[in-house]
Amino acid sequence: MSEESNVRFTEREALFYHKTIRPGKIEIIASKPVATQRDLSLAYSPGVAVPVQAIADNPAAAYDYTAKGNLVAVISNGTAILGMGNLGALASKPVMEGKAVLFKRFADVDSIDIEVATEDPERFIEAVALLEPSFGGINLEDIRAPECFIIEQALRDRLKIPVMHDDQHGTAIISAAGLLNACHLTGRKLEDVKVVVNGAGAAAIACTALMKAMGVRHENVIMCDRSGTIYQGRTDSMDQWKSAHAVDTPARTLEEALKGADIFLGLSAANALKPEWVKDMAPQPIIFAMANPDPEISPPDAKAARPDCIIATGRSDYPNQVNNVLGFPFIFRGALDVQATMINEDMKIAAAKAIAELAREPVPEEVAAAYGKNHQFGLDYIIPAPFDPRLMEVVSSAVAKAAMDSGVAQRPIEDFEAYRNELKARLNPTTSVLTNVYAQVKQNPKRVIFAEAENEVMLRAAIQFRDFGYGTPVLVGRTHAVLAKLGELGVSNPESYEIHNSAVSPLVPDMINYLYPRLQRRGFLERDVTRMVNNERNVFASLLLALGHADAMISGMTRTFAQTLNEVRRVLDPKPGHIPFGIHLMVAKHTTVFLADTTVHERPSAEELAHIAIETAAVARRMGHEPRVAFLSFSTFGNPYGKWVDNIRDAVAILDAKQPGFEYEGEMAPDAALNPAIMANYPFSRLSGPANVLVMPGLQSANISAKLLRELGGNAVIGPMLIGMEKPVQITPMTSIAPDILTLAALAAGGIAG
Ligand SMILES: NC(=O)C1=CN([C@@H]2O[C@H](COP(=O)(O)OP(=O)(O)OC[C@H]3O[C@@H](n4cnc5c(N)ncnc54)[C@H](OP(=O)(O)O)[C@@H]3O)[C@@H](O)[C@H]2O)C=CC1
Ligand SMILES: CC(=O)C(=O)O
Ligand SMILES: [Mg+2]
Repeated sequence: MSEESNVRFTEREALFYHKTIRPGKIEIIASKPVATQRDLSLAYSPGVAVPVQAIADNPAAAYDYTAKGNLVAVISNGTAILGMGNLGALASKPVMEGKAVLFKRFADVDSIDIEVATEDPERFIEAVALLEPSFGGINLEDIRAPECFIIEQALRDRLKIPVMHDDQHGTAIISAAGLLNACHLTGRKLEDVKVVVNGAGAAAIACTALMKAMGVRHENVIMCDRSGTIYQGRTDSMDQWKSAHAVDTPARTLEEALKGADIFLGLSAANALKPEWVKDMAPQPIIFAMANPDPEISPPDAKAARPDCIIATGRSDYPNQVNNVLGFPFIFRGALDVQATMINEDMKIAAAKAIAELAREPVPEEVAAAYGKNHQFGLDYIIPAPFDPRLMEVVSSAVAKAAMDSGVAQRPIEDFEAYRNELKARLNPTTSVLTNVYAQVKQNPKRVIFAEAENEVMLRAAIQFRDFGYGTPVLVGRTHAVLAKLGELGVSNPESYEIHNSAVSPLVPDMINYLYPRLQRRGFLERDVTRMVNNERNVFASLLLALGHADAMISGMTRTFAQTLNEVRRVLDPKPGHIPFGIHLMVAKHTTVFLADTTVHERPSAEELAHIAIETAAVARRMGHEPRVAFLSFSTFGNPYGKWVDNIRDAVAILDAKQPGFEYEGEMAPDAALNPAIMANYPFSRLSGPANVLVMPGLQSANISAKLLRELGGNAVIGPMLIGMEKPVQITPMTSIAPDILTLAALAAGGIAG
């Protein structure tokens, strides 16, 4: 457990971050090419007149022909910037740019910040209302109470697009989700808890209202502001919103109110909660110190005072980040996708419940990778982390569904499964490429051997393989070790998994009978073979596959690629007439490219290059892509000429003779293969468009390219897939995480790779 802030930076670093590359955090990128005169005619005058007329004739067409439907404005006047107070519209710009970045990063919502320099609610309302045509939604931010209540209500009444004041409702949704889970963990019921809310502004009033709507009793909540508790009969510094939460209490100070309280909800200012006051709270107190950037109490101070507490803050650098970043991106995503006319109570409660439930699920490795540690539902993990890639799918679809059920969706979703896939694909383009593969595997589930089941990452993939309905994982490892790991990973019935342990397997005699004749003339005695079957799990796993106990196999986490392949090759041969080789799949935003051979042949011959081209084209076809093959080189059609080019020319000649039924061309440099403008210099080229199968001239360039793209392109790389073995075997890189292994297992099970 980390009690210390785990991210440290200096003020200089924070300024440098904002200044470097280009000042600020956002830029605008064109989504269509504007490269040629024709593009210009379409994008601008005269072509642009056509959608103008279409929208004039039918305003709803704006969602089809402009960015409106995916565009949210983050609007502030800077009167309550985080917990820093009224520092004005201009000073709020870094926060608003930040919110715009989070919209894009977490939910692929395009967003722009707008700072309006007025403290007059009427002028502010007017300014924002006039902007309605530009946007699909309005996210109000950091506007102080009580003006924020008036502003939000007026804009909700006036506009037909969703308007949400994030500090009110985004925060309320997240704090409600966190509270549900904190109460669950400490065995409390909402209707019994005694709550002290510190702060009586935008966030505090909305959080308290939602908490009460979900079951917390009015008389059990004491709200405090700078003047102390808000009690019945108080007259100074009051307004109608505070009065609604006044209670009959003798307590006049925060300290008095906290005696015996179960929950502290801080939406006020830094250091407003003294450690000695926390000591008087109930057992296992729940402390949400949500003021930003500095909480009401620091987690180390809270833990020192009350080691039994659950402590959450609004910051990214402590455990339990209760911050509206978990809400607003996904709430607007769902609302935009159904063209909701508003964000209503049903949508908010759906979001809160979806977030709370997600925290109780096992946490994916991408989250561990982003935070450098594993998370598991518990006192230090009551709420999902913002980098959890499932938030997009789970929360946005819950919000979209609630909008539809409550009658505010103008464009209802017809196929929710397709919508959820679309949501996943927005963040991870490989998802869309693989959607068909996964669907195919689900329809025809297979038995896949996970050869290193004692390895936690591989075991996670195996568990998901079964949970997602792709088939039966066949686990290889020592039974007690695999069972223990399954238990550690939260599997409730480890015995239901099929585990093969070579030390006790009744299949071993058959395996030896199979393997000894294969190896007896390759320098192995029977006792060597026996030892190999018993001790080398890749040999044992390959024998399971060879003898028909499964349909495919995956390994590679504990040995290098070459060593794993070597062990597999003791048992399995290439398909007759085939050579094993590797393919990496690169998935960019608008294109998918297959790269081969990235794993086996150091200097492929012309025949091998031709074979690799044919087989890779076949894989591309199986994944739904019409192949256009380029044989890559440093040279494009003889310029410059070098002796290594001959091999490639011979490979092209072999294909000429074979007429393989797909487009191919070479030799060519990558730009001539991929960039239409450069391709235009070679009108004789037989490629009708940019290549999508790149046959590399040798392992050096292939492997370097694949790894460069993986490093620079993040998770948009799949593979390497091993092609050409007599049975589908996949060897995953040792650095893989579970989703990589799962993908390869699905590709093998689906008969795509193999
Ligand atoms: N973690 C999260 O996701 C979020 C956190 N917040 C945090 O909540 C805080 C309030 O934001 P917001 O509601 O937008 O701002 P507002 O300006 O609308 O409200 C501020 C409230 O805090 C009260 N307050 C200020 N200082 C103290 C103090 N020392 N003791 C008691 N009450 C105090 C004010 O009291 P008075 O009425 O007497 O002036 C006022 O009621 C900020 O720190 C902000 O960062 C906000 C949104 C989201
Ligand atoms: C998180 C946020 O919106 C705030 O502190 O104001
Ligand atoms: Mg805010």
